Parts: sequence; structure tokens; C-alpha cells
Amino acid sequence: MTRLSVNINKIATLRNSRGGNNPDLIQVAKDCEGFGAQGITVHPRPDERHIRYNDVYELKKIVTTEFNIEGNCQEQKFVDLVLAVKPEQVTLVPDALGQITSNHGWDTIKNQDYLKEIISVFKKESIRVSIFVDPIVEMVEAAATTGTDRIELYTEAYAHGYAQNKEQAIAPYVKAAEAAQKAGLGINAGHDLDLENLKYFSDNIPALDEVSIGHALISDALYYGLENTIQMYLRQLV
Ligand SMILES: CC(=O)[C@@H](O)[C@H](O)COP(=O)(O)O
Ligand SMILES: NCC(=O)COP(=O)(O)O
Repeated sequence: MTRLSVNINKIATLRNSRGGNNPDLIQVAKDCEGFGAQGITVHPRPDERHIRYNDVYELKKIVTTEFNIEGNCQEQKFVDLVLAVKPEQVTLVPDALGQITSNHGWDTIKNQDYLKEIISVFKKESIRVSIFVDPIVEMVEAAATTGTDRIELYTEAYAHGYAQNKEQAIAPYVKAAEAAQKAGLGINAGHDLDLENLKYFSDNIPALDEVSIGHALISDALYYGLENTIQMYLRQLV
């Protein structure tokens, strides 16, 4: 079974645009769960342009499904936040400062020693660790020796290639997922997944544990409503 974790960054972006509390991020998280989401994802960034650090503490109090915090572990403030909140899962993303959105996975070969060290910090607190990687077999194989529990496949290339040639777009992900399974790693995926491309991805990656989806899902909710939209995404995963 592949779980759907709803990334609520975009709800925070909308709230922050007016400075008040509309939409109410906490209520939206509760509603996503009530409508069937099996997880809530947030990706606090150092400039707090969407999720604020304080939101993460408040969300921890009410999230009853899987709480997944994504972010850059090279920021000490992020590490401290995760250790204080103790979510079910932390996803380590190698973001550069000021990046508009995540745009690459870890080089798990070059950063092997660093990743081993930082992953052990989270594992000591019994937090499941996932690391964001491009769909490259060597990167997945080297991820397996870092101590991580899972990888999150960065799906931007798949999402963009899907319209032109879906067989070609999925091919590296199938190979990467096979390597992950062989190494005993769990498999998450995310970035630019949407109602068009999600089913083909999940059909071709049967061992997929979880997808985290934000931008497209929240955009679709403007047309279909949040409850319908979550149900529509869940139907792509069966
Ligand atoms: C890690 C990842 O795939 C990103 O999609 C991220 O979680 C979204 O972050 P932004 O909402 O800041 O673009
Ligand atoms: N990990 C990916 C994520 O949380 C959401 O990415 P996107 O759907 O906003 O591109």
C-alpha cells in the first residue's frame, strides 16, 4: 500500500500572504487527515516563507497520522527543530540557501561520512530517516550504507518527461527502486506528482511506500475542493 502524505506548505504560503490566520493551517492539517490523507508533510525553510518553525510545534500536537518534516539538515536550526518535535519521519534534502524549491538529491557518495553522522543523530531519537535522491542506481546503493531507512525519489524529471514519453520517463525510477529494494530500503517519492502522472508512477513502482504531494494537490483543491481532491489522489494509488 502506498500512503499519501499531503504537503501543506502552500496553505502556509496563502496564509502568510495576508499576515492573519486564514486559511488556518492547523485546521487544514486536521481536515486532510479527516478526508483520508495518511500523512502530513511540511518543509520549513530558513526564511520561513511558508511553514514557520512554530507551525511545526503546533502541528506536532494535532497530527495523528504520519508527520514528515523535510528540510536541510546542514542548518542547525532544522536539526534542533526535528529533534525537539520528534516526528515519525524526517526527510533530508540538500537545499541551497534561497532556493525556490528543491531541485536535486543528495550525492550520497561524496557526502557518505556526513550523512552517516547526521542520520545517526536522528536514529538515536527513533526518528525514521529518508533521504532525497535522484533516480541514479549508484546514489541509491550508496544511500543504503548511510544508515537511512528510506530514500525519497526526486520525481521532477519524471513529472516533466511524462507528457513526452512516459516509458522513458519512468525507466530510471524503476531501476532506482529495484536497487533500493535489493538494498532493503523503503521507497518514498515526491515533487511535481499530480493527477496526470501519479497512477503510472505508482503502477510501475509497486514497492512505493509513500508519496508526498503539495503543489498540484492544493492547486487541484481550488477546483475540486480539498475532500474530493484527496479522494481523487488516493484513487490513483490503488
Ligand atoms: C523535497 C521536495 O520534493 C519539495 O517538493 C518540497 O518539499 C517542496 O518544497 P516547497 O514547497 O518549498 O517548494
Ligand atoms: N517531497 C515532495 C513534497 O512534499 C511535495 O512536492 P510538490 O508536490 O509540492 O512538488
